[in-house]
Amino acid sequence: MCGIVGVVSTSPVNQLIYDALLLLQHRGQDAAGIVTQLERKFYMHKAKGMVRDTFRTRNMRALPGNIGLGQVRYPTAGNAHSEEEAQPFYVNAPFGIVMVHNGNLTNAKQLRAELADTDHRHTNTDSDSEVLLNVLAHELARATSGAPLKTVDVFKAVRAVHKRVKGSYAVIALIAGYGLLAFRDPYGIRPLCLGRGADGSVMLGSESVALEGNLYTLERDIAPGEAVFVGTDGSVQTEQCADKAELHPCIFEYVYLARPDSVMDGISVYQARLNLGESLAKRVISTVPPNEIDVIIPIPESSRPSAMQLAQLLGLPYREGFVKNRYVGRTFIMPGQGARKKSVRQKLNAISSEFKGRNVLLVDDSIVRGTTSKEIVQMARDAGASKVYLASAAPPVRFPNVYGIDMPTKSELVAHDRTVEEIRQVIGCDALIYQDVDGMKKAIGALNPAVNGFEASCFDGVYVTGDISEGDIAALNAGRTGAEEGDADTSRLSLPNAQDA
Ligand SMILES: O=P(O)(O)OC[C@H]1O[C@H](OP(=O)(O)OP(=O)(O)O)[C@H](O)[C@@H]1O
Ligand SMILES: NC(=O)CC[C@H](N)C(=O)O
Ligand SMILES: [Mg+2]
Repeated sequence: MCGIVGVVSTSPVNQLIYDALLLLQHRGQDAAGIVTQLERKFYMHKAKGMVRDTFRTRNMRALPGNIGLGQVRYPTAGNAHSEEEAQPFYVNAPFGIVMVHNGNLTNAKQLRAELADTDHRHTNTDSDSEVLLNVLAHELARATSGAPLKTVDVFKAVRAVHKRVKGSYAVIALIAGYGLLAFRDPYGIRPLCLGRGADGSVMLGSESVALEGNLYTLERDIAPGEAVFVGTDGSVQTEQCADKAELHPCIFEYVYLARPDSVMDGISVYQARLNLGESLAKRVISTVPPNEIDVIIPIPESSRPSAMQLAQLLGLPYREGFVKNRYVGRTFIMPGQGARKKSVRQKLNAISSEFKGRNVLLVDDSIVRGTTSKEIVQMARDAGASKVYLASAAPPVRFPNVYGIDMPTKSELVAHDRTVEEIRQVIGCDALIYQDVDGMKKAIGALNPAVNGFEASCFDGVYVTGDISEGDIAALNAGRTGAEEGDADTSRLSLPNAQDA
């Protein structure tokens, strides 16, 4: 997951894109970038770091023009620490094109070779997004064969991209002098929506919160496989460019990734989390009798709606037992297990009076590597809790994700190859209650019957693009560097015996 945004307006867009990226900061904390265009010239600033640190006033002043795009990066391919892999990416042929991408390609290695050997296009980083941009550029060149660009050529090129590229991709590209192109992969794995400002200007973004926070009205989501072309005058043309398109959004967006005040593919993220809490309540009742629980305590931030709903259904008090330091970022999306572990303690601190002598049920949205839960359970004990139960609003995360979430290897997942009892022992709680996969899909799916299904591979091992083998996963991991000192030695990431875990 990354956050992407694109705007076509009648006034300068630099501040607007910056504000939208701030609203999408939770989707990527590693790098940020903006490109604007004025009179056919692109102006770009991108660097490692959070939005506020990346853009100084002088950088903002150097981004003129009424059209542009931006990205916040959470690396899932290539090198996590590379400044060059910050987005947007740029190519100068067949047109000036800059592009931002949220997602992850599963055939980037093969495409990179094709680009070099057959298409004669050079890629200069290990980023899959640079590969995607070059495939798009090559297909635009083929569609136009030297003539000026027409919208029909744009759609023809996107059709060809869908045929060549595998994996997940929500994309916004700016074609110099022509307009903004946006498209989503044929399963709509990663989100993308479109809204309008009062003056008719158009904004595209990963989450509706980026639009609404800038007083744009959400009009609709981009359909899976669909391409939308927004001309420099704000005119919108659209075409379905995939032979077969079905909506299978990533279920982890609703569990953790997205902001609760966003609506994605017709589903309110907040309501999805409330529903997860409701369904989790049934599981809790069958494991720990509610009269053995004194208080429900959420693990801030993302679990709050689920914990609230669960407490209400069990008729138990909901209390804030942990205070979050708002200046520490999200721990799960940090590259590097060492950084993640250190940050849990920096980020959350217990209020002892809520724990002393009580049986507490802690609620988290998900347990991935177990970093958070292990620390938190110990903190609850240190604060004097008698019994510490833990409930997860999502089922066990057992399989790697290849579609843009940083869960690349099985061995780093605390639930991989372990029974719930074994996981409980690793985490050190007195009882561990998980949501089940069907319960999760029903709780969220009930909110929009038009969704064909969910991409839920990290929970059920079913990869919606249908073409992921153990070998593919190994190859994808081999293409990643810098996410962790022990990248190549994944055993260092596995709990419970990891030295730095
Ligand atoms: O099992 P783990 O590997 O620790 O990952 C899971 C935890 O990470 C996330 O929290 P995070 O701090 O990233 O963000 P939040 O403040 O939105 O909850 C998530 O909400 C869980 O608490
Ligand atoms: N999480 C994402 O969407 C990442 C985009 C791209 N794969 C990168 O690593 O830069
Ligand atoms: Mg959390």
